[in-house]
Amino acid sequence: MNYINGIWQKGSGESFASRNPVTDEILWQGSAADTEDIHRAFDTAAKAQSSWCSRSWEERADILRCFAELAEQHCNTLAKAISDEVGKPLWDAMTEAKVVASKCDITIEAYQRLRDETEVSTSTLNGRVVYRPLGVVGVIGPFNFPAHIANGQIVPALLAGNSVIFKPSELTPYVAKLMVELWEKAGLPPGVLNLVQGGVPTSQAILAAPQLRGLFFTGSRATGVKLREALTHRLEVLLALELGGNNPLIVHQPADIDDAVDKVIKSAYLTSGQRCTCARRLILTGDAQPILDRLVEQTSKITVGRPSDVPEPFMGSLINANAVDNVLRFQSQLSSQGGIPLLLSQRLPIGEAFVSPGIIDVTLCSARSDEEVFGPLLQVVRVADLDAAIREANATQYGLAAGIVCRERMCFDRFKNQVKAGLINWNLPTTGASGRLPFGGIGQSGNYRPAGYHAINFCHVPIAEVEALPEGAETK
Ligand SMILES: NC(=O)c1ccc[n+]([C@@H]2O[C@H](COP(=O)([O-])OP(=O)(O)OC[C@H]3O[C@@H](n4cnc5c(N)ncnc54)[C@H](O)[C@@H]3O)[C@@H](O)[C@H]2O)c1
Ligand SMILES: O=CCC[C@H](NC(=O)CCC(=O)O)C(=O)O
Repeated sequence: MNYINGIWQKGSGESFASRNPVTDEILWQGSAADTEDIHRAFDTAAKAQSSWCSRSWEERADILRCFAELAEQHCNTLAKAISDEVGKPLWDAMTEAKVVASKCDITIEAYQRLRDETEVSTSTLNGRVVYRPLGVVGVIGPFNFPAHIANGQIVPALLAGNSVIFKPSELTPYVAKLMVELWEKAGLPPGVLNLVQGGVPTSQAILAAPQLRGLFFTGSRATGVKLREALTHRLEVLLALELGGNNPLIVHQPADIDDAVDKVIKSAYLTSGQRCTCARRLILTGDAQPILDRLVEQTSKITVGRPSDVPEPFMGSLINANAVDNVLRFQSQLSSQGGIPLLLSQRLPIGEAFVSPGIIDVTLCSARSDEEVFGPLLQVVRVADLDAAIREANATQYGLAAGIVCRERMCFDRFKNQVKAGLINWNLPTTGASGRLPFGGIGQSGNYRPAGYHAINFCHVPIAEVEALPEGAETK
């Protein structure tokens, strides 16, 4: 079902279903929103937006707080749904479900802190910055964080006074439905948030809507490029792109090998490698052998299994069998180009969507591809020293996350001054970004509209409001 103008209704587009990648159970089935549905969603969103933005921001914040309370109460249900629909182990799904609620207070804080309250006065005028919402904005989400990532854009968009057309990934309609039900229960007025289910045709209808004023997209670079092209002449539409990465992690003279290996594993294999921040390239300086030996040993012990396994595994499934095919295809391609598998990533007999974590040494590869492989395959590059490691880290079109594990602060300082990335970490996994900082990439990882704490910045426009003072009046 779609949710338009506060009413759950059947879409008129093609029907599709979402299945549990582990059990194949159908979790959601329905019809996509077609062009007519999208027109209705925009009409209703445009009407609802004018009264929504005329409320005070404190009133809007109250509804966010109500939603947060409900999200907290329903955290277990939400986590179970994420686990069922994406194949994440429950502990991993729970970390996603928990931040849905906390995003609201963080956004309210960001709203208060990040707005520039500058006033200018002369003897003849008073001027100030005021903030206006964009209007109706589209939020198009990815499958890998079906609740948290879209929520990170819906929450600031609503707080700033926009109305929202939310199109989740066609692979995760079920979680999206639960999220929107919580907003409905929280008392969000009809039309302020509309859920439209579907794939590419539904996105395209959103892009074509004349009322569209903002498009907040999270997904792959390839899709981001298409969206930017589609909006080339729509200068009135603010486009925020949160895309992928080919993220490097350098290990250089670490204080402790076991600790370094632990950070590598959390960087490369958390959420089965299906995080935009996962390290795809491990760059090792000097004598790499002791670290590689330990890494292979520890990675081969990673448990991969069904979320229902006891004890719970570290890695669940990938989103579907195609995603496993992609990882295995990429691994074969690297091997044929001179890559040396140190630990072979393999499809597991427990289900089509399960794959084991892999490590491949690509130091001698004839052509290293700069693709984002969205799964648990780590490429290793051995280099002589830190300068070569930083050069290697920057050998990518992307610029999302980059990390270094090293003992000396001096080395981190060199790294942070030279590495090209939006998220730079020292002695931390590349995954697990803070919600209290900007979250976004440079280069081909986005278009310089970081989300996270700073998402509020692209949800409204600063306007200069200037008034002439009557002669003889006092300035402020
Ligand atoms: N930077 C970030 O914040 C961030 C966060 C999570 C995921 N990601 C990235 O997302 C990707 C994984 O997610 P995904 O596989 O769902 O991405 P995707 O690009 O395949 O799909 C994302 C969304 O775009 C829609 N879409 C796909 N093709 C489209 C087209 N031609 N026109 C219009 N809409 C289209 C999909 O229906 C979906 O809703 C990875 O690249 C990952 O790095 C980035
Ligand atoms: O797949 C991409 C998201 C990865 C995740 N990022 C965040 O949680 C961003 C923080 C926020 O927006 O609150 C990670 O870093 O693991």
